[in-house]
Amino acid sequence: MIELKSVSKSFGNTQAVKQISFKVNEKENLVLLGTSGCGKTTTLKMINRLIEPDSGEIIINDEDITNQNPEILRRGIGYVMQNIGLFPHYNIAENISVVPKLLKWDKEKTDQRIIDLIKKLHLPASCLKMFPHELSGGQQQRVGLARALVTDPAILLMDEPFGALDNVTRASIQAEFKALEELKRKTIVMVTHDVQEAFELADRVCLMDQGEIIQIGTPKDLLYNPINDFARKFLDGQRLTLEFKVVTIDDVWSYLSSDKISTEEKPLLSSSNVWDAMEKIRSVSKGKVQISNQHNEIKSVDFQQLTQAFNRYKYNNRHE
Ligand SMILES: Nc1ncnc2c1ncn2[C@@H]1O[C@H](COP(=O)(O)OP(=O)(O)OP(=O)(O)O)[C@@H](O)[C@H]1O
Repeated sequence: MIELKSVSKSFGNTQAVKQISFKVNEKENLVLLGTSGCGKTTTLKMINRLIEPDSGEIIINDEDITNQNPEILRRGIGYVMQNIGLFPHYNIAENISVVPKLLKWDKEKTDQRIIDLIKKLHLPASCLKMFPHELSGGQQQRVGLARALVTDPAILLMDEPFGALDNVTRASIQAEFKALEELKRKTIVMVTHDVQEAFELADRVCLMDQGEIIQIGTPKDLLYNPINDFARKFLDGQRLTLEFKVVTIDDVWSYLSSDKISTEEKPLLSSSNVWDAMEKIRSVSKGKVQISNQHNEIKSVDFQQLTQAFNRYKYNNRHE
């Protein structure tokens, strides 16, 4: 759906982006990950022509975007800016309805859509008449997302969408973001420098350094098949937590010994990750939880069984 072919961009003597190429599939969430200044934002802004490349091609739905009017192109692409970027003198309803107004939506349609959307994003209706400074950072972030989603664009570009938030608010908004049905049918390109966030939200991660792509792959690819030392070292500090988050119950299933089970309890699903299972075990007094695999078989496991199975899975999947 989105394709970049050998795209480059320089600002004076700084080569911000060097001949990068990648494809983003329909309904995929591709996360651009890398240290500050590696060219993530420049890459993102070239996709909606806020920045024009020096060379290369960007194709969206089989059409080179340089042949499209930038204003019209941008109306079909939701954009969540770094640092939220709400208009301070517009109230929240006015902030969200900027693009519907440009598209000449009637007021009733806009109002209805805004009411639906803020409900989905857990914002109170009372905030619509308020101004951005009267909202918390987390609420402002949700308004930024509502503004990007209001016209239901097929593509969403997000630049550090949770960057302005404290860790607790960030984790809860990330979880909501993952669960939001509205986002599951969108093609998303998201920028972050936060490895945990990238691994939590990405279908595939595009790891960048100094304007170049180092590796593109699933979180599992990056963890277990890093292409070089840079890719390996980039994840090293947080490797264990990341592994807990990418390895699913299904992955470790065959390494788990079976235990006596009671089926009254609702089991954790096969697609849940080992991290979720550990958190659940920690939260229950008996120290055991029931889990199921993709064939709906059920096992009851404790912390030790789970970590042993995880270690055996890891051992068998190391390519070092
Ligand atoms: N408008 C500009 N004028 C001059 N240099 C720029 C401009 N925009 C970006 N750069 C430079 O291009 C390089 C890449 O910047 P970019 O903002 O794309 O990086 P980034 O990976 O998004 O970083 P961050 O996470 O800090 O936002 C940096 O060296 C930056 O200083």
